[in-house]
Amino acid sequence: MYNVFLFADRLMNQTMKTEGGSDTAKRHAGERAADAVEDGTVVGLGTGSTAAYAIEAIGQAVADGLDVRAIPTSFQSRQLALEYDIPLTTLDAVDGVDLAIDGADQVVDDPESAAHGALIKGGGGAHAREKLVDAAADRFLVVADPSKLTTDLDRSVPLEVLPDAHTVVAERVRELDGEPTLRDAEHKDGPVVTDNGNLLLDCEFGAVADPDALATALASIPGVVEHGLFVGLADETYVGTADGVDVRTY
Ligand SMILES: O=C(CO)[C@H](O)[C@H](O)COP(=O)(O)O
Repeated sequence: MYNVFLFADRLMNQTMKTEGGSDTAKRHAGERAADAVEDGTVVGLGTGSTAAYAIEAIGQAVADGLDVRAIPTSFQSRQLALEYDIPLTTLDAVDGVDLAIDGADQVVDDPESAAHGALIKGGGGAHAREKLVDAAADRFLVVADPSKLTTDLDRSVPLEVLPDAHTVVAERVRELDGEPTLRDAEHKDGPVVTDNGNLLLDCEFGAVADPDALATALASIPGVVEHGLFVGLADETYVGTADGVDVRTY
């Protein structure tokens, strides 16, 4: 019972950090994604309030006998997995990742667009480890509520940067016509420090016309550990609704 209250408290804190989006829709997406986890597999556990619903459902399946090994993508998802007694492993201890389930801040939902299925992630500052695990997975399943769907990626793009590099990276972002802001912590003086000990620059580019080109440009800046553009990585998006789930396949 204690664990259930702890989960609810954590989830509420996560949810308060998100802009909009219905909890029912998120729960539907997360629970349906958890149904895709097969016995005897390795699963990547994403970060955020929507992925947390998937972790909760996987935990319930584990309690009912499901045999999985999970790779968390953040301190938060590791803590949730521990609370639910989900067996954990690491990327270097497995032959591969069968399935990764992760949330997103924006998902391009336009079959006519070359960027259909491209994502912005990193609202929770976990995108470096998320990309590592999501990209390693045979199948990467995004969980989202309808507020995340967009025709253009126009939210700020998070960059995880080495602490010493934040001013020089910020200058290079300005040269790409972006406006970088060092992400400040809410409950500590100074900046957010990631799970990897780095800093975050949230970079406004307006509507990103060519996510692939911007991803390449950002990845080439020395000092950038990882950017939050996930292009060509997602295999499916489960969009939770009030009544169920709509599936996009790429
Ligand atoms: O990328 C992420 C964390 O780095 C999250 O997956 C993203 O921010 C979505 O979170 P939520 O499901 O809480 O809206």
